[in-house]
Amino acid sequence: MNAGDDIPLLEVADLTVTLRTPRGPAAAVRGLDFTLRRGEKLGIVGESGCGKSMTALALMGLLPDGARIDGRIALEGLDLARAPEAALCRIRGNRIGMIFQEPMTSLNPLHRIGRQVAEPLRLHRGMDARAARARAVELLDRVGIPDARRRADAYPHELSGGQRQRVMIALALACDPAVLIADEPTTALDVTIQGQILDLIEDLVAERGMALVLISHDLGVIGEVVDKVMVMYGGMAVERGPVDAVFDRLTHPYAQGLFAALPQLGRALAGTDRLQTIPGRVPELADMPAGCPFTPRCPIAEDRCATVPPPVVALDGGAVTAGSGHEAVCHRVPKALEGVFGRPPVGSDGDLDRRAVTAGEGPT
Ligand SMILES: Nc1ncnc2c1ncn2[C@@H]1O[C@H](COP(=O)(O)OP(=O)(O)OP(=O)(O)O)[C@@H](O)[C@H]1O
Repeated sequence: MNAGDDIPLLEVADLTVTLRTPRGPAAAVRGLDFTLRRGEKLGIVGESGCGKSMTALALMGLLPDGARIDGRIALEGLDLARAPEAALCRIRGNRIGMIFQEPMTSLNPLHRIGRQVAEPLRLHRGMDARAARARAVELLDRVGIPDARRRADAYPHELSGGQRQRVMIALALACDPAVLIADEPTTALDVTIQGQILDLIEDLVAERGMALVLISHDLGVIGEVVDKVMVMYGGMAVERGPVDAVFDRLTHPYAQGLFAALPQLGRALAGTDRLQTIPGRVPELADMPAGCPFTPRCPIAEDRCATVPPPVVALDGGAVTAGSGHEAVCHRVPKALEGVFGRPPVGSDGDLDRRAVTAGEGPT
């Protein structure tokens, strides 16, 4: 361990993101807390609309117009939630890099890929065109673009989807960021390529000692890559902790539902051919209950769940006791531990990896 390994690179404390909506201000992210050190990998999982992307955009300082941030986002000690735009510009693409789901929306279709990867090096590192080009070719080679010197002159549309995602990774890593955010980085790719891209991200994180925030709706992807996981619903972290402890005993009713809805494992565990889905849908932001956001869909909800913010309950091996770092944010923990969606809340026991999960199918 190097000196400084123990200093958090990223500290998020009580982060709330309030968006402007046609029905007034509404919170898309509510009271999020997490810390990441060098080399640590956090997975954020949840279905569409649960606030994963808003969390990532808040970290990047790229929220929609009119959004308000409360709480603290400290990157290497600098509070990004309070930093002026000029400071955020220096940090974005430099100390914090981001990979998006669809590289075509982030890459400029009119510019050669070598030039695009070289751009942040010129902007943030002051490299001249030649040095930046040489470094861009090295990066393209490192992320697995064959014949990188020649391919650096290609346009994005001349590459396959997997290669474009590799270019995005080279671009995100050009300036050696401390933190890498990957928002559904493999969702648009076919299964074999998904595995290769995840392996590449894991290798680069280990090689460079970055911290990783991996966002996915796919529990299989999360289970394979990260050390810590946060399950989000309605903008809140409803369950979190070390990935093994959490997946071994998914406790929050929403987390159990997400697992039961996995295309293959859910069917196998339920002992039926039918995929169990969570009834109902995510409420609109303006309709979120003041208490637990999952209340309208939760089979074991009580009256207080809708109105009273749920407590953080420490868990260890399925018992309500501190120790493992596993926490569920729920009024109904003892009841939830008996199993919510028609079966005990047993976890994966190591089966929950991306090879076991049908790619591309969402959880609901
Ligand atoms: N510009 C916006 N203005 C108002 N509400 C928005 C805006 N963008 C997103 N939302 C709402 O914020 C909530 C959180 O959205 P977010 O994109 O973070 O979800 P997500 O979990 O990333 O979903 P997905 O996987 O579909 O990207 C949703 O209810 C969404 O409808």
